[in-house]
Amino acid sequence: MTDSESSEILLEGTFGILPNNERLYHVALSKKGISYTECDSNGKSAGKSLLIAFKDVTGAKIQNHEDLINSGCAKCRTARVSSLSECYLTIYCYPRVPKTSGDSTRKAKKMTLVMGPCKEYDRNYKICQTWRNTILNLLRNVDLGKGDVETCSPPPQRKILVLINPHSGPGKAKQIFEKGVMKMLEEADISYKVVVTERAGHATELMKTINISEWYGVVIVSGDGLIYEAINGLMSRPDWDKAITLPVGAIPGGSGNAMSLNINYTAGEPLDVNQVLHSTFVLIKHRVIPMDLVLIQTPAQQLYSFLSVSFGIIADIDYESEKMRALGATRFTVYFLKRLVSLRKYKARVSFLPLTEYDPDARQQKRREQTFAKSRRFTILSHSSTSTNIGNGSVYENGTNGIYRSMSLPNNGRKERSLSMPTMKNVSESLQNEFRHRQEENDLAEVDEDAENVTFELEKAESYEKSKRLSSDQDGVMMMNGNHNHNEDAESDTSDSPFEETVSMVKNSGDPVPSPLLTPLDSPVPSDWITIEDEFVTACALYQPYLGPDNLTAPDSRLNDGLIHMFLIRGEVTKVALLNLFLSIDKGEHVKSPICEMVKVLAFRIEPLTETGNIMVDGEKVPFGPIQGQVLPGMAKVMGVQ
Ligand SMILES: Nc1ncnc2c1ncn2[C@@H]1O[C@H](COP(=O)(O)OP(=O)(O)OP(=O)(O)O)[C@@H](O)[C@H]1O
Repeated sequence: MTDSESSEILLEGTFGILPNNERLYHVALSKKGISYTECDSNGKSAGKSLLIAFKDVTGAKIQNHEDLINSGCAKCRTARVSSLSECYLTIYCYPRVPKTSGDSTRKAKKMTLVMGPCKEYDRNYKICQTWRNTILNLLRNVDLGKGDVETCSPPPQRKILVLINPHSGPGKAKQIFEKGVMKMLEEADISYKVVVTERAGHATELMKTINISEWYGVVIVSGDGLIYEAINGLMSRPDWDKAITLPVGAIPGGSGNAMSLNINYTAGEPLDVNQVLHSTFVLIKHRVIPMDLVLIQTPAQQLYSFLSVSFGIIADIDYESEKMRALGATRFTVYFLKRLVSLRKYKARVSFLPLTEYDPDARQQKRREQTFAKSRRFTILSHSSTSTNIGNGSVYENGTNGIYRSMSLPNNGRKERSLSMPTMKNVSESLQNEFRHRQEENDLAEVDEDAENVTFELEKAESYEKSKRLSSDQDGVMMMNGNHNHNEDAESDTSDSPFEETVSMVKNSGDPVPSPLLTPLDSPVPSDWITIEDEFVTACALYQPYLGPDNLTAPDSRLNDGLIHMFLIRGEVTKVALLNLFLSIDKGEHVKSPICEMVKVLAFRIEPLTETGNIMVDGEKVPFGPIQGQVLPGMAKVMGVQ
């Protein structure tokens, strides 16, 4: 949108603004927002023009005389409401205001326009309605022209399912929703149904059985455990490919709340204060954005993870501190100190498929960026699925063969791989399609001339080349741009995001979820994987930047970069070095520490070589033993701003 398009005046009028209804203002509505200027006694604009930017506006409501009198707003209640024929339009906004510390936080504000140019209430109501409908459409990014505003109807109301875990974190999720979230949703005219979970596993059961087309999305008021449950419920349905496109939103009600932190971080919202307000704001202003999932296999289960797999000290802290959930995030600090004092080291075999060539010497030389000299690209040429029923029995039995070609091999040599690769169409984010996306027909399989079956391209290298967040150095080495791309403009169009194109899969209904990069857990990893057998303080697979508050564990990670970030700390560390590393993790500076290894990979396997320990998937404990995973780029959808 050009500047002149966004500044074009779509509606204008002379109205009062509460609480002082005696002055008149010239009010103009453009795609940027609502500007208002006080009028002089001759009705001419005089003075400074102020703007309420739509990027901060969450909703607009028509109110009559009685609504206003009953309004909770003290200023409006005592306002001079002069005539019963007047109609009122209240606009809700949450602009960022500076804090004394220099940062900013959003604050609730509202403006009530007094629309009373006509003598009859009905005519004033009609004016109010035109303004309200125009604002609501612009908030949903509908491209309205001047000719559309008089006739546009309000966009369809969104209906969300809200799941609240009364036992998450300090046990305040219900109050958080009732006191902090409900009012904002109502202002934004979002309808919702609340389900308070009754037991562990309840959210999974619900997600397995709900009629997906009935809901716009599901919002979790809890910690990461309930999000994990919801995602696994959706992925365990026979129609998992459609179900997983149900957008998920997160309001922090637990102790770690990594998902909501990461959504806010991606949106460029403040992270240190008013988490609930900022999360609800993002929820209301959201676009549907893709989020990577990681398909996880243990000997007994196949799971879907959105955050992390941890082993070693990170898993120990997470699991052992659970009994102190009521402390909120403090539980992690307390247990870190405890585990540091009696430091455990775990012998293990860690294998991974690196995105680019892995340089084992980089650890010593701290030249990690230069290890990513060549990007990988895989093409699945064909597959022969054995149609094994994942979820039943052990994944040791679920291995299936496929043929793939590594584009980096000069002879395009073929290798044995696993499982079929069904494909799923990504969802368009355009507003016009927002309700249509779950009904979309599957794309047809793209047939390769040489191969019988489905073609799948994991085009990570191309994604990176296209990405705005990547830069290349003078040697042509592709590396992540460490600067977080804070998008100030929540309305910006993300439809050209390279990540939308990351995976284009076609699925035959009922097919199992694909895992083409993995071999069965009891077979060796493919020959082009890297294997490190050593003693580890921790080995984690991370796919979101924050693992918890003040815990920017994978600073280069993005919600949808299509990558797993392997975070390794070997056994040969001192406690002081470890303490220093953890003290710098709040800003993500730990990656500079010589004891920290971060490797971008597409798939991994962790095989503990000790008898006991903890392995956590998204903060949930799984049986101790071998575990592996591969990224499913952009598989889930979240309500965020990117
Ligand atoms: N009514 C309930 N009673 C007991 N447990 C429940 C109930 N509803 C959900 N749960 C379980 O509570 C567990 C913890 O929830 P959750 O992870 O959301 O909170 P948390 O552990 O405090 O936060 P975080 O994971 O962010 O640290 C989940 O594993 C979930 O299955």
